[in-house]
Amino acid sequence: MTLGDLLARAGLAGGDARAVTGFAIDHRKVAPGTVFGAFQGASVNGEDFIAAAVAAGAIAVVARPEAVVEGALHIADPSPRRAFATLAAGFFAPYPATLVAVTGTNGKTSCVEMTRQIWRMAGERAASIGTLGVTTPDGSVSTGLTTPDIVTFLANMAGLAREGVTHVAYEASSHGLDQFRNEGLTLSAAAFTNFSRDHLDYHGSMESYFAAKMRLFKEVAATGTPAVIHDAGDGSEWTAKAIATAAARGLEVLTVGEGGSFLKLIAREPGQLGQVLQIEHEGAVRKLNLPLIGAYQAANALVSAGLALATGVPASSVFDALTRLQPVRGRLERAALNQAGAPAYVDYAHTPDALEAAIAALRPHVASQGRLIVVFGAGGDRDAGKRPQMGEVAARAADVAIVTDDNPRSEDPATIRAAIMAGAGENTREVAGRREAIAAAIAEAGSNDIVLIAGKGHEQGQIFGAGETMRIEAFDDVEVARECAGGQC
Ligand SMILES: CC(=O)N[C@H]1[C@@H](OP(=O)(O)OP(=O)(O)OC[C@H]2O[C@@H](n3ccc(=O)[nH]c3=O)[C@H](O)[C@@H]2O)O[C@H](CO)[C@@H](O)[C@@H]1O[C@H](C)C(=O)N[C@@H](C)C(=O)N[C@H](CCC(=O)O)C(=O)O
Ligand SMILES: Nc1ncnc2c1ncn2[C@@H]1O[C@H](COP(=O)(O)OP(=O)(O)OP(=O)(O)O)[C@@H](O)[C@H]1O
Ligand SMILES: N[C@H](CCC[C@H](N)C(=O)O)C(=O)O
Ligand SMILES: [Mg+2]
Repeated sequence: MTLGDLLARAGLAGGDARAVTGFAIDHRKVAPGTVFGAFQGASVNGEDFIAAAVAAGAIAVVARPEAVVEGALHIADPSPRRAFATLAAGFFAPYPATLVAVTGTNGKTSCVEMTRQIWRMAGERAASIGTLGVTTPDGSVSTGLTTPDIVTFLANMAGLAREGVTHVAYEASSHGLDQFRNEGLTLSAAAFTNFSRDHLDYHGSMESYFAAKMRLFKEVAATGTPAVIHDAGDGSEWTAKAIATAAARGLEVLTVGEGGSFLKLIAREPGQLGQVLQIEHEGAVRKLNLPLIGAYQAANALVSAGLALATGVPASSVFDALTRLQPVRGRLERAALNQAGAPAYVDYAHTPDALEAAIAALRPHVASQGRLIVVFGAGGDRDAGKRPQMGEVAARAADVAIVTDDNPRSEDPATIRAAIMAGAGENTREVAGRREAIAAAIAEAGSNDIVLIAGKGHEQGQIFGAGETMRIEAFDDVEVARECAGGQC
């Protein structure tokens, strides 16, 4: 493809006949023939690398009008990330025909994974992209971010299409939406799970965090696209706003959940290893056994069912698939039984709302004499305001809470723990070191108790330091829980 063709596709003038060989947002990845995107970032200004990118062979640079570009075509745009995404989307095409995106504070990974499973059970070649990496019919590869950078994202999508994948569900994180990391594709459906506190270090306020999420409905999805929205029937103002935003954009609003009308959750009865759901769809009530516990997993299953229905999977296949869903890695994963017979669950709850949902999911499984013991921390270099709120949730909803470390990054772990303790209660104590904390919880759990190890889910390492001094120590909550339960901690 020539630079001229590319520009013409994006509706821009210019008849440059040089061949475009690739796209890069990092000057260190520029090769001759590359289009370079120079963006102002959180830590450095990409415009400072324009000269180096041109020296490395960039033939065009997408940058703000005020940026200085010499020796290559300056594609000037006040929103360079958006302009770059549009051009790159034209370059990497074609993509899988059926693409859906999921946003929301919690549940994105679960929903893209469940949607992938439902499609696969319906006979489609399906994949998902998100926190767990790129999961295809043949395996899984990590990208390190929930929503990869735009070049990785589009290249992955195009690669999946070449492998014959026709259906992809991807997570649209608020950072990703804000930075135009997933643009330029035609969505078959979009979904919104829920909205609560997280990432205010980046977005500043709940309103701007929500606005970033709403870019999915307002800008990424085209008019007429189905929008599956979870409505817990709890009168949430954010759910109402999401519905109003989708409707105002002319999307086809499909609500699911207790307050939903497309898929209405009529009843939910927790069982030992799953739950029985009664779901109303098109006037008929279906009763089915979902082999996953917790209201939150039922909510995610309904969003996923909504996405599958919206993308043409017959209702009978969708409801049958729900009864055969496999657990999502690190989400209420039953990791071990201690010597007294108490189970330890690993969950990725790392926000106040998620912690509350994970504890609520396990509560029906705690014997009347028993206690729910939760171990958790909060990530360093992330929204500090959520720390006391997580302390408050654990103190209120759990019987015993142990505050420990979760990816301290550049911060002092003791300071993070103290911030959580500031919101905590008398049932809460601090144990430095995640292994020590898990060991303490598992040693303490009696036969009627349940241990919840929250915050890291599928993660395989504990992150210390940042930048040059960053190191990742191997750490897997599931493995550590098993070791401790086996008396090898
Ligand atoms: C705050 C944030 O989102 N940062 C991400 C963002 O960085 P940025 O645009 O601010 O980049 P920057 O480092 O300031 O650099 C600016 C520009 O100069 C370029 N550059 C930089 C250095 C250089 O030598 N040459 C060069 O060309 C960079 O490629 C970039 O385009 O874009 C980078 C490239 O895509 C990401 O790697 C980086 O993720 C950082 C590592 C990160 O930790 N992100 C987390 C917070 C994140 O994005 N999380 C979300 C949400 C998770 C959730 O849902 O809970 C996710 O989607 O994973
Ligand atoms: N629908 C939901 N409602 C409330 N809490 C939920 C819901 N779904 C998941 N959670 C909680 O959030 C945790 C993370 O779930 P999941 O990984 O699916 O979310 P995510 O949105 O992908 O998170 P991230 O922003 O880190 O990518 C779960 O382990 C659970 O504790
Ligand atoms: N995508 C989330 C993951 C948080 C997981 C938790 N273990 C932490 O490190 O805070 C984030 O980057 O905020
Ligand atoms: Mg995720």
